[in-house]
Amino acid sequence: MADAASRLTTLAEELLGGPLPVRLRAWDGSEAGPAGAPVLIVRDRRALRRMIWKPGELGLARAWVAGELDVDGDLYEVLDRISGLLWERPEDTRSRLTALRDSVRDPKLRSAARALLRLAGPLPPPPPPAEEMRGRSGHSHSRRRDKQAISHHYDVGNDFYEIVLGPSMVYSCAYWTADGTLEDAQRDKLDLIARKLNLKEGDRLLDVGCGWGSMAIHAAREYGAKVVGITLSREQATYARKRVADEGLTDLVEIRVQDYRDVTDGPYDAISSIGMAEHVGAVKYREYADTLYGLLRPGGRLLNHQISRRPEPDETAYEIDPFIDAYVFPDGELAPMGRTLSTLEDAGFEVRDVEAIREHYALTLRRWVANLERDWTRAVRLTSPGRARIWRLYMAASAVSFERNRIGVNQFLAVKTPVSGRSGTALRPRVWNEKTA
Ligand SMILES: C[S@@+](CC[C@H](N)C(=O)[O-])C[C@H]1O[C@@H](n2cnc3c(N)ncnc32)[C@H](O)[C@@H]1O
Repeated sequence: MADAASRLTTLAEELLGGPLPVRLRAWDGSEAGPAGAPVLIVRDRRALRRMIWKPGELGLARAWVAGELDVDGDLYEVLDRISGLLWERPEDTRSRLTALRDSVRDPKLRSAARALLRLAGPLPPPPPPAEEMRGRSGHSHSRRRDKQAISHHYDVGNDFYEIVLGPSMVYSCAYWTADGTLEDAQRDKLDLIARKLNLKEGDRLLDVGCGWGSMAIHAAREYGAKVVGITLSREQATYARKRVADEGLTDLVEIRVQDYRDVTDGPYDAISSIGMAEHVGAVKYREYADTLYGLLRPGGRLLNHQISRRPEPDETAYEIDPFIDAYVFPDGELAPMGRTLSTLEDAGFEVRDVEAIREHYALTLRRWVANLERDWTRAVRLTSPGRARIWRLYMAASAVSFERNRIGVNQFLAVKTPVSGRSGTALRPRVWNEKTA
């Protein structure tokens, strides 16, 4: 009988209706598939059971988290090739994989599915790894549910985030103006936002979703702004407060554990929201935009820095990525950039500028992955092997998605322009990019 890798490759090609884009190494050590291609390792037959049970990304992800799947070679390339199957022929690949579970009508596929079940062994699918967040709420985005979801992602420990993000502790796309370090690029991003917001000494800035306090500290230290930073994560707030104290900025910066819907001490001169709107959810976009509008003084500015996705040909068919939803950002949701823009307009804002910086996020993610890989043993000790694997996969896969223009990231500058029409915006705002004295 043929070895496991050859049988698996033949079956996979039959099921997918085309050649496998990677080489396979099976649990018995056998290999098959295109010579020289990066290798996907199936360490354990249980991986097949998971994929039969949950075809597509979630099955693959569960097997990856459990350590049943691995990669030998360039992780980015494997992800690029595998995700190409799901993205470039989504209808075809997804329906074929779903047919696998639903006891296929096509007799040719049915025999392949049966053969795959035989190869997968007699055991039932193992339970999902413990790192998966269950108990779905249908994305209600109630305050309570949002807090749980944020805690799932952010309270894995500040030590772990220090490994991934490095000393800047900024968890959003950096701005690469030169061949500098991640820290330089993060500082440049924070400064770009401060300049877009036209921050001046004494201005009141609200930093919505302040993370570990980096923007709040930058705005206070470099511009003399009086900042309120809010986050839903207690661990972040504790860390941010300590940093603020260490910098001697307690007079200027207040960090709160607070939902953006509960801020009542407006008006503010400016609001920054950096990598936070992704958590808000489509059902709440309008409430989010209205709330921030209400918190600004007339003439006040909002800088909304947000990941976007490509619009779907049929928007009602849009589905949240099941791996990201179950393991990474429960209840997070991406919108096409046009929707963000029109929601800001609907809330009353004048949108003055949109800067698309997609490639910058790929560069940033590649640095985070390298940081994690460099300190892998400690990262595993601080969390769990499963969680460290989730992070490596999610960041590398996201880098590929930014590179391939499946997702993007944009900075929207929106002004609460008063009836006089004076927006306070320079005639040539792009001079932001030429840092002046
Ligand atoms: C990806 S992090 C970005 C942190 C920071 N802005 C940065 O760039 O490093 C998202 C932040 O949004 C916060 N957040 C999410 N939902 C929130 C809500 N409803 N109210 C307040 N903060 C929220 C999280 O607690 C977290 O601090």
